[in-house]
Amino acid sequence: MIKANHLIKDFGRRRAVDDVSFEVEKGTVLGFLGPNGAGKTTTIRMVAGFLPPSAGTVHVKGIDVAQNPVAAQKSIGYMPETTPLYEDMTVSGFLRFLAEVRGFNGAERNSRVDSALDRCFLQPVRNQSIDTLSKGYRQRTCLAQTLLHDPDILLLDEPTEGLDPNQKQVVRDMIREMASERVVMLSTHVLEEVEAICTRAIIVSNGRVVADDTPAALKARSSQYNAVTLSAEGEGIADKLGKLPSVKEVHALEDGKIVAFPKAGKSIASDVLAAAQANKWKVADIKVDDGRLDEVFRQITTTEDTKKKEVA
Ligand SMILES: Nc1ncnc2c1ncn2[C@@H]1O[C@H](COP(=O)(O)OP(=O)(O)OP(=O)(O)O)[C@@H](O)[C@H]1O
Repeated sequence: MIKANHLIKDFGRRRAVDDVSFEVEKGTVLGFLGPNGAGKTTTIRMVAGFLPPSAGTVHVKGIDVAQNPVAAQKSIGYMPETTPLYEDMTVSGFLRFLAEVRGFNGAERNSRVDSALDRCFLQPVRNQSIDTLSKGYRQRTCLAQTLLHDPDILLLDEPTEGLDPNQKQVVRDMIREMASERVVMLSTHVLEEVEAICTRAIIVSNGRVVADDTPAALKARSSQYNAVTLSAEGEGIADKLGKLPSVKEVHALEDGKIVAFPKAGKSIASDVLAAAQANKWKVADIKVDDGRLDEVFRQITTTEDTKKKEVA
């Protein structure tokens, strides 16, 4: 549905997006993540047809977005980082207005507005003036306007930015629900969001793609991946675990727990359990770590080859 091919965007001498390529298919929730200034918004704006690339192309459902933005935008719902809202309009009045701008009138317009209000749980505030809405409802109004033409592709720039944890959850549930029949591409630097809703994550740093994988596979790159934390009573637990062939090192924590880290590519849970049984340790708790995205993110985005770059 989306095919970005060697996208480049220069602002003067600053290369904001540097040879970015990716393809996304239906049913994907793609998290586009990276540190501040990495090029997320710039890339999303190029995909949305609101910013022409300096080089490279984006095709949406086979349509070249830069060549034919109006046709491409029929399939795109775009929620920018800050959506301009008409403060003195009511929520439903605002959505009716935008539906008309998109060419829907009469009963068709009303049913599209109603459906967007339903899907974004906005019915309770439909007659409320936008300037009196809480941040969460404002955000949902922004999301609702992307749905009016029932697009196959949703491009959401930091959709949960500034929301409280409950509102974040509501918006994430909505995104998950909308994703099944669409492509959702969302930019974020909230890693828990990626874990919560994304089926795929592209990490960008200084305009370049530095990782493209599922969140689980990215987490598996963490040094914590498959580490085993053990609460147990027994003699010389740390020493004995340290001697297991699959174990790289063992750390004793202040609270008495012991963490065993695997050698690269090893899974050590069964070895640790076997050692516990053989040595008759009394195990109160055992936990296998599935890795930490924040560690992987830091590792990937702070390597030498992602340092700032100027256009030659
Ligand atoms: N219109 C512009 N003119 C000049 N430079 C720009 C413009 N828009 C973006 N940039 C620069 O391009 C780079 C990428 O910006 P972009 O907003 O795409 O990053 P981002 O990953 O979305 O960052 P953030 O997480 O802070 O929103 C930054 O260095 C930014 O200053």
